Amino acid sequence: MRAPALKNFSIAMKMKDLDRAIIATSILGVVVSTYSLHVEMSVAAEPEYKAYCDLGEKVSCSKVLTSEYATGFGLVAKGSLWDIPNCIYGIFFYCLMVLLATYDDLRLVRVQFAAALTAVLSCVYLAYLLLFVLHDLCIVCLTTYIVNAVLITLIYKKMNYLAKKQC
Ligand SMILES: C/C(=C\C[C@@]12O[C@]1(C)C(=O)c1ccccc1C2=O)CCC[C@H](C)CCC[C@H](C)CCCC(C)C
Repeated sequence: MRAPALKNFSIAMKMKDLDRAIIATSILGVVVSTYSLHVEMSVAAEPEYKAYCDLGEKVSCSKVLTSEYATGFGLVAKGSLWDIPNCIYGIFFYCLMVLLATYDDLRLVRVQFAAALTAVLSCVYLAYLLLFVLHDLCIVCLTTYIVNAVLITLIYKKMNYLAKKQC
């Protein structure tokens, strides 16, 4: 058993690294969501627009981003207040993750974990739509699934470290 002071120090070190990793991953999420929103708006403005993530007939992000599922997750009533692009939900979500990563409070980290879990679950649903309904490979979408998987792992680790520190 290490001296308590040393143990607290190494926990603080690991937490700092975890916070940095959570922020870096979330910023990647903001970047990918913003690029997706850019593609979505560009295709709406000119249907001829060809995005970098349009690699083929079955590997097309613009087809996915202009589908009926691209706003309000395809669940919100069309034309309602919440019928905004999924990408905008993504940008808000990842900004919230950056904000919450700046706190070292166990209760807040639990809130953050719950939010990240909601995002992972919505990604499972979106991945199902992508592969089994739209039959498409959308690279920016797949990237956000990976970002969310990494994010929840990091937040889970941070939650465990904080719980350890408390006792
Ligand atoms: C680019 C992005 C997601 C990709 C995509 O959604 C896109 C663009 C889309 O049009 C689409 C169409 C058809 C099938 C799949 C897809 C997608 O794959 C960003 C969301 C990221 C994240 C999954 C959002 C999570 C929002 C939660 C609602 C957060 C809740 C948290 C609150 C409790 C605070």
